[in-house]
Amino acid sequence: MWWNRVALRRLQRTGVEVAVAGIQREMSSLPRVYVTRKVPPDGLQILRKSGQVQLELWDSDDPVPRRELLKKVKGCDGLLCVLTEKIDAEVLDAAGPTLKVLSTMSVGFDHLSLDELKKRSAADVYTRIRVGYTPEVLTDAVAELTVALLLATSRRLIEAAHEAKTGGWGTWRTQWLCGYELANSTVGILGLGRIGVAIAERLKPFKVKRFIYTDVEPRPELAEMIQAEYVSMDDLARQSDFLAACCALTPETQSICNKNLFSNMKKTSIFINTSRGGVVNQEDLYEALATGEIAGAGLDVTTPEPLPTNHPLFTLKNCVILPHIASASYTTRNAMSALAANNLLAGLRGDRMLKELHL
Ligand SMILES: O=C(O)[C@H](O)CO
Repeated sequence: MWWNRVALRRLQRTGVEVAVAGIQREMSSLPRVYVTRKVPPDGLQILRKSGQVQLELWDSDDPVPRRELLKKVKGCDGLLCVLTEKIDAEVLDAAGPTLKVLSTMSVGFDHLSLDELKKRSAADVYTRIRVGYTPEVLTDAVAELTVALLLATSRRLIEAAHEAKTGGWGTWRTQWLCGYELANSTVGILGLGRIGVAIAERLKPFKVKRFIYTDVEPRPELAEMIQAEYVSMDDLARQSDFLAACCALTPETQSICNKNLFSNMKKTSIFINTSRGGVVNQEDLYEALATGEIAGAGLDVTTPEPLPTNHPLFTLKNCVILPHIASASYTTRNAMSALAANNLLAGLRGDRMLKELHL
């Protein structure tokens, strides 16, 4: 009975079409989310599997062009970004009043205009914009890289490897490529948080004699974990053999590592920065390194990023510069993307975020 089969097929088709139309209708009522970068797979999977959002992604390893971002963000409920996107008044205006959640895949949030976010939260026309970020999951990776950078700088590893490869290795010489060792040293931490503690924990087995730190105020609970002593900024500079900047970039810490700090440091000391380039006055650092005011610097972060290859800091043998890779392990970047995705979803549901920045 051929006509029965045709009728059945027609019915099935209509049923599928109705179901598809229903799903489409449901989908289009889901919150719209724009993801500004191809984030590691765990985060994307969480968003895709949630069935909770309509997802659009800038599917590239390179930053989304600003114009594209401004276009795509329009009418979004949620935005998941990384640290290269400046989320300022222009982006928030382009998004409009629908934007409820901003989730950054970073512990640093200096790329978010907090003042604008606060202002909008206070104004009636806008929904309060909640902000998620990704602390803690990257602490181990950042501390590990900081120690690696410190050792590479103090024991001149990059210079030494270059010499070995390019014929500079004439013979074994008594003082050639000598550096500074951690044993019996004083390590200073500028800005004591989870990362500073994790760095100190890793350095302790190298027989560091003393940990000192400075911050806006003493942090006794954290300091106790590493038996660190609170000192003034000047004493931190004067007493540290190794000084690691671990503070967030804020208006207060902008250029805090400047001529004043470097001129107080020992000629034999090593400066390390894995926080943000903006905490350092790079002209002052160049002077300090070039004139031997300090022995060396290891930087994972600079201003701008990338640092132009003709920048004077690249001409110095005693300056090791890395391209902002402190959190770059597969495990950590996946954990950061998962946390950013979960923060976003929780925020859109109106639930508590795992890590929320309270404005
Ligand atoms: O802010 C962050 O998350 C870090 O700088 C990335 O490594």
